[in-house]
Amino acid sequence: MIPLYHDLSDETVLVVGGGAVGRRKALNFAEEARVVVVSPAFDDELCEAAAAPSSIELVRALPDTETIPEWIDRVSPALVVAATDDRAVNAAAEAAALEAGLLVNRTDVSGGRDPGSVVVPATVADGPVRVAISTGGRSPALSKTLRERIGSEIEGAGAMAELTGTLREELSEAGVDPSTRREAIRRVVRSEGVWKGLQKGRSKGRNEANNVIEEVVDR
Ligand SMILES: C[C@@]1(CC(=O)O)C2=NC(=C\c3[nH]c(c(CCC(=O)O)c3CC(=O)O)Cc3[nH]c(c(CC(=O)O)c3CCC(=O)O)/C=C3\N/C(=C\2)[C@@H](CCC(=O)O)[C@]3(C)CC(=O)O)/[C@H]1CCC(=O)O
Ligand SMILES: NC(=O)c1ccc[n+]([C@@H]2O[C@H](COP(=O)([O-])OP(=O)(O)OC[C@H]3O[C@@H](n4cnc5c(N)ncnc54)[C@H](O)[C@@H]3O)[C@@H](O)[C@H]2O)c1
Repeated sequence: MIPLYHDLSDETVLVVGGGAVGRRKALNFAEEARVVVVSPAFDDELCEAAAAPSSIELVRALPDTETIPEWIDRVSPALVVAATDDRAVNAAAEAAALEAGLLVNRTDVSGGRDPGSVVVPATVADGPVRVAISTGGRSPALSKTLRERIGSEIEGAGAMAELTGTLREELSEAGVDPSTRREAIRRVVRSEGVWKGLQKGRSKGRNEANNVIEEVVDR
């Protein structure tokens, strides 16, 4: 499996099954996409999330292996999440999604996936920096623990990404040649002084970065 970051804004995700796992997936995808959850019963926390202004819509129904394709037709999702506790229904949702050429996430299997199926990784973000972890389906609990550890590791990386994004544009506009620019940016992201400066605020980080850049770029 190759990790990719997928833009789901303006797309719909259909979650079949509204238990604890369906809720976790719905909340995750609702950060970006419209989410429709179809289930005969819903987790309380999911009901609360859908009652507040959100992009989650709950539909109380009991699709079976025969009617799953109709739900896919009606909702027109980009991704189908099979999250019921009924293996046959999950398998039917997977088959119907693949038949329709859509992405599918089976939550009740870890290996032996069909082409087109996707795994949802554990993710942790700091601003625009986002780390995704998968164990290839072998140990979701390990993914979760690693995510918690990596969270403290990437603290401040969002501010560093914003700063170096700006510096890259400025150096480019100033006509600094690409190899010098690359060297300058590499030194900034490796500089302890810049990381420490950013902890105190953007302008402190910026000042430290300017010192590092002066060593490389003649401005
Ligand atoms: C990362 C995370 C993302 C998310 O779901 O949001 C995620 N599972 C999380 C937690 C978690 N899941 C499970 C436990 C209990 C402990 C354990 O069994 O390990 C815990 C831990 C907990 O709850 O504390 C049980 C479990 N999970 C799957 C099965 C089926 C099977 O293995 O056959 C079973 C057994 C069910 C049973 O026995 O009945 C399957 C999948 N779960 C995946 C993702 C995909 C593989 C990711 C990878 O490659 O590592 C995959 C393959 C499919 C998918 O769902 O995409 C999320 C952490 C979110 C966070 O960061 O907090
Ligand atoms: N991927 C993961 O991280 C993970 C973690 C734990 C469990 N699981 C797997 O995911 C499945 C769901 O776990 P859970 O804890 O959410 O279970 P759960 O029992 O809390 O929820 C299952 C939900 O599916 C609904 N449902 C049942 N039949 C349905 C149908 N025909 N159509 C639509 N909805 C239907 C139920 O009403 C319920 O809301 C489990 O069977 C397990 O294999 C996956």
